[in-house]
Amino acid sequence: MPTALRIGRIDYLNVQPFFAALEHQFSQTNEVAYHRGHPSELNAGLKEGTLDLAPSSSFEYLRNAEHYSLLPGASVSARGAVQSVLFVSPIPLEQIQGGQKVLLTTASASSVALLKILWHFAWELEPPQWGTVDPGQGIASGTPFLEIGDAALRLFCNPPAGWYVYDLAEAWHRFTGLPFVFAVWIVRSGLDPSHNAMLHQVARTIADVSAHWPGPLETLLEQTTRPNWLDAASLRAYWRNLVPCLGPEEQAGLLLFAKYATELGLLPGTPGLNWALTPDSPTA
Ligand SMILES: C=C(O[C@@H]1C=C(C(=O)O)C=C[C@H]1O)C(=O)O
Repeated sequence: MPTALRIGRIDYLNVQPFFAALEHQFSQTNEVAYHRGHPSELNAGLKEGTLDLAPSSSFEYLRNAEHYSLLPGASVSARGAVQSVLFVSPIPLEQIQGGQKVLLTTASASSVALLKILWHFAWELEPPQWGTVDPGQGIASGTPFLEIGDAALRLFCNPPAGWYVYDLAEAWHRFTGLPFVFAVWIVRSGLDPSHNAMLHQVARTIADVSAHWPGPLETLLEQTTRPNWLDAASLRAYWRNLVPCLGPEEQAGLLLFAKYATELGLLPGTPGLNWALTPDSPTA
């Protein structure tokens, strides 16, 4: 009996337009199964082989590219401010001293590397002392921290009094002139060929959402359960602002990210972009 194609779902509003379409077309059956998690949990699932496909950290692709291929045409990116990847600090950036404790969310891989890159190359600050914090716990720590996803969007919508909020995609865009790719659609290598037909169909839906982003927005807004801190206008603006594609500019942004990460010793080198569903890929 064939097993289901196991699709990871980032537990954030940024991928809701993709998953509204996927779940509409392919409901949870014995052909498709959805698994929710933070990006770091999906990264682990892809690496360990408990997930077959997921939008997950671009950095996970870069550090383990030999185990993966990429769905063409789709990503979670931003050209300028993203609103949901923030460095939040009780001290303004220019007053931060070397050795300052800075907490990195355990949910992320890409944004952790991005903050380290901006810290060194764009902001030219002295090395801090990096620590970790669980999502949503940063303010209580009283320490500068990195937040991503809905918890960050909440801080963007309701900025905490007395804290400075820096949007990392905006900082990256100012520094490089390129978009930043936070998530790519990663396919695990070695997928059983029995999944190929379903993978093709799922990939078509994902490419379609990307091409018509964010799709029938007003219907989507009506159908999505919003947290009580987020009004419809803010969610509309957030989705409109995200870049869901993986075109030449996004690819250039991704490769530049890999180059800086390599220079900083976060990656051994820049891998190639292996595409899924092409004639020479294992998932063709
Ligand atoms: C834009 C975002 O990007 C997310 C950030 C990720 C990371 O830092 O590894 C991974 C997936 C993205 O969904 C967000 O958190 O809202």
